[in-house]
Amino acid sequence: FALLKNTRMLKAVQKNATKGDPESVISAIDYYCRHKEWAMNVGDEKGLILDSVLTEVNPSTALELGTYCGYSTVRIARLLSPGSKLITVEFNPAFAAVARQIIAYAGLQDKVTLVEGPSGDLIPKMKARFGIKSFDFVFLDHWKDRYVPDTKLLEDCGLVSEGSVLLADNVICPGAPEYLKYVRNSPRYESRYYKSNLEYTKVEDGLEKSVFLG
Ligand SMILES: O=C(NC/C=C/[C@H]1O[C@@H](n2cnc3c(NCCO)ncnc32)[C@H](O)[C@@H]1O)c1cc(-c2ccc(F)cc2)cc(O)c1O
Ligand SMILES: [Mg+2]
Repeated sequence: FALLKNTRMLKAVQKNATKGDPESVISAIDYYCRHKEWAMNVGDEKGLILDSVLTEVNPSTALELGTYCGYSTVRIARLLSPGSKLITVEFNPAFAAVARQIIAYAGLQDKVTLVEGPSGDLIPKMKARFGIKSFDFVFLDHWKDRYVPDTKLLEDCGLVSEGSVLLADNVICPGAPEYLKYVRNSPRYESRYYKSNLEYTKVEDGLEKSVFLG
């Protein structure tokens, strides 16, 4: 059952990583998931693409949809400039509890706000609750059939503005075909596919980077 796996993953982090060292937390999770139990983290290979897009965007406000165990949360938060913030959304309280501990073990809790609940309910509350004007960067990694509705919701709530970057995981495997159609056919996005592999495997997967044109 996924929760027990996440708990074992947390134990592997506490055993093998150095407290306050995000790189060691990332390596410990990648090692565990590659050699012990596969888990749906963005992983080390697609993680390098995530790192490079993040470094290019250098967001002051970032959003992640689908925290899971916090692996990509740590990858994103470790690269944020001082004073920048990441809000990550997770609706499974048990997964959220494990993620909080992994984020704290990496020493990144001051840069991350983990909000528990469904993205569809929380996105409309972002401005009021967190004083967000708009997100410079959004990482989509939750249920794949929610990528399009949540992107439309972000647009309708004015949470993306000219230059905002959306980066979507798994556009090939498990796949997000409707999302690819949406961002690639819309005149409001400039989209690009980064070919890679499904985490810890040789199966093709990739990330789609879409810049909102306003
Ligand atoms: O399914 C995948 N990811 C889903 C993530 C779900 C996490 O996000 C949380 N979540 C979901 N929807 C929402 C939501 N809003 C929407 C609902 O209201 N609001 C808040 N939180 C949400 C869940 O609680 C989980 O923590 C995946 C699969 C493979 C895969 C590939 C190949 C295989 F063979 C098997 C699996 C590889 C990957 O990289 C993958 O990301
Ligand atoms: Mg994923």
